[in-house]
Amino acid sequence: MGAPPVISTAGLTKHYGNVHALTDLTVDVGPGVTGLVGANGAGKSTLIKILLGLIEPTGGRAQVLGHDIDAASQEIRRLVGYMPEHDCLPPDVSASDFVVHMARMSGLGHAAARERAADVLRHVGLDEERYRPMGGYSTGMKQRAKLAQALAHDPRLVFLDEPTNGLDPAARNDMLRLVGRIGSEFGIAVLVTSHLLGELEQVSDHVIVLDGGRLLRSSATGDFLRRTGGLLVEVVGTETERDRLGEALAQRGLVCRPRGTMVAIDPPAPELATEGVAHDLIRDVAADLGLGLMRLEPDRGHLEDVFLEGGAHV
Ligand SMILES: Nc1ncnc2c1ncn2[C@@H]1O[C@H](COP(=O)(O)OP(=O)(O)OP(=O)(O)O)[C@@H](O)[C@H]1O
Repeated sequence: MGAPPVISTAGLTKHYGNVHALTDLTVDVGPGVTGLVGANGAGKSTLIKILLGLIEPTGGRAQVLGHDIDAASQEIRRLVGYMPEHDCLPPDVSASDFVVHMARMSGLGHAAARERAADVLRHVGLDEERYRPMGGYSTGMKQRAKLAQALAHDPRLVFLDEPTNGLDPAARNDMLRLVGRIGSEFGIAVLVTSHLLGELEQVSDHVIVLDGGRLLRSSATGDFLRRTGGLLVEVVGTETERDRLGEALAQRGLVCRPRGTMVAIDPPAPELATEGVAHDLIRDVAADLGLGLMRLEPDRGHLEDVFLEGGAHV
């Protein structure tokens, strides 16, 4: 991984009575943006709360920014910002007053806290609304206010627990872009969770997948999205046109199956695998059928595939 880990766990385990929320988790998190993904109940929030010293593990060890969690939780909270999953905003207070308060709690003087609050609220995209009580905010505005308070004390690392929860697709994309900027422009390491496996693909440098409290896989995002050697083709029209193309390509020796509006083609046999040969064949077949090509591109793996493959690649 190169740089020293931002977070490092060894055999980390948490049981709530009979519920095994985390089991023997050994993983390193580096700088940049790391996605922590898994279904609801996979153990994501439990891991974050242990790392913040909010709950104690049943077993194992962990370090955050080089500090042991059991010996230095105060120091860790000074260096780390936390955006909790659930609503934690006082409804009668404005985002501006709230973030100033959080900045003051971290030790900044009044003027510095106001300046810092104005900066982070601008970065998260809360403008005039920041002077209104947060009880009247939309979900998207509340998520931005929660994010701003996590950044108020200029942390080196932030934990963002389900920042896209409850957002519509456009607001979700805005939030994901913001998460990416925190990692790249502000240079703050980010651990961001989602129960939607695919959504962090675009913004994460690295992805950790938890399943039932166990580590399923921890890899650079590029490894999840590697090219499979196959191709994806889409033509103008409906399923009828898609299936006509698939059948014609199958007659020419390609192994095809429908995937949504597209035809997915397995990695071609050796005689068609030479650079460009399969592409030319697909273009010719589409032209012979009078079908307009909309898309012809390499097929890539997806985060979801890790559940089909199973097994840990750590
Ligand atoms: N305080 C608690 N007492 C008992 N069980 C708990 C407690 N907190 C969490 N759990 C259980 O531990 C498991 C992991 O929960 P956790 O909240 O860490 O998962 P998660 O991946 O963050 O999911 P979600 O996104 O739904 O919060 C779940 O089965 C949950 O019901």
